[in-house]
Amino acid sequence: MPRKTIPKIGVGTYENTDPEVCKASVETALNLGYRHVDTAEMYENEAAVGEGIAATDCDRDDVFISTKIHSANLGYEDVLTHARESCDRLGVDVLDLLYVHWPIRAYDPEETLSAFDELYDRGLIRHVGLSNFTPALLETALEALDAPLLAHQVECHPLLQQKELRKFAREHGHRFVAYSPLAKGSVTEMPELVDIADKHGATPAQVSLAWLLSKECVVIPKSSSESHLRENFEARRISLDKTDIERIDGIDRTTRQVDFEAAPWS
Ligand SMILES: NC(=O)C1=CN([C@@H]2O[C@H](COP(=O)(O)OP(=O)(O)OC[C@H]3O[C@@H](n4cnc5c(N)ncnc54)[C@H](OP(=O)(O)O)[C@@H]3O)[C@@H](O)[C@H]2O)C=CC1
Repeated sequence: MPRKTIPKIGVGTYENTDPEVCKASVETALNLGYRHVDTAEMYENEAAVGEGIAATDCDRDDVFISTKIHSANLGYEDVLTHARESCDRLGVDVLDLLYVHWPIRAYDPEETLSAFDELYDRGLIRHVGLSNFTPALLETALEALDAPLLAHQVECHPLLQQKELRKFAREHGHRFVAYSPLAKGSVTEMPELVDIADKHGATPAQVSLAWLLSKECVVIPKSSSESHLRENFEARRISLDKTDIERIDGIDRTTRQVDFEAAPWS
């Protein structure tokens, strides 16, 4: 099974529940040049994502499709069944990247990850991903998993910098995928980012993405607006200087968009 490189900018689709809006956003993103789409069983939009991809002229092999198994469906047989169902909804034979969405509820490292290994060995998934893991849970998962880990996806932006998990990814050789990379839009109001954006003739959203890209993160901003999709994709052209990066590194306020405190293992 040929492996693929994960494109460094993808389009997120969380809360894109209106099928027409979701389909249009994926189609627009691909027409703008994005080649990575992030969805999940839980978002209930995999069919619309598949339709958005099918509406373009893109070759299936050129699009990197990531989805996630819901935490309620992480028993061995459930993983196999739900991965197949995701393929069917997306209209594809193979998933490029399948994540464990969250290591709670039915998650059991041996059972869940042996099912991921089975999918990998059978060629139903090209790559394995984990999402919302702590360093301790990552350690256990890496012991249980035979397939290589491609990526860990977790919330990350200038207000939640995730230094420990980024270092862990570097040291273990997997990609770090930053979700909510715009802190759900709130980075647009951060004075430091507004200032740096003015200096570069850019927008604060672009500065947030450029800062994450400078840290070797993959970013998956969500947007349903063509102008935001274009703006976010253009962030790859912005080169922040050392002073800008150090200024953002030094931001010591912390705001989480996703409440980890609610998770039983935190
Ligand atoms: N693994 C996990 O547990 C999770 C994964 N994710 C993934 O990460 C993706 C991104 O995270 P998400 O939580 O959606 O949040 P983001 O940080 O991507 O922010 C999305 C919000 O920002 C707005 N926005 C987008 N671009 C701009 C811009 N250039 N300027 C101003 N506002 C903008 C969007 O509005 P508009 O549409 O109007 O542009 C939307 O309201 C998700 O869609 C999902 O795929 C997210 C959460 C959890």
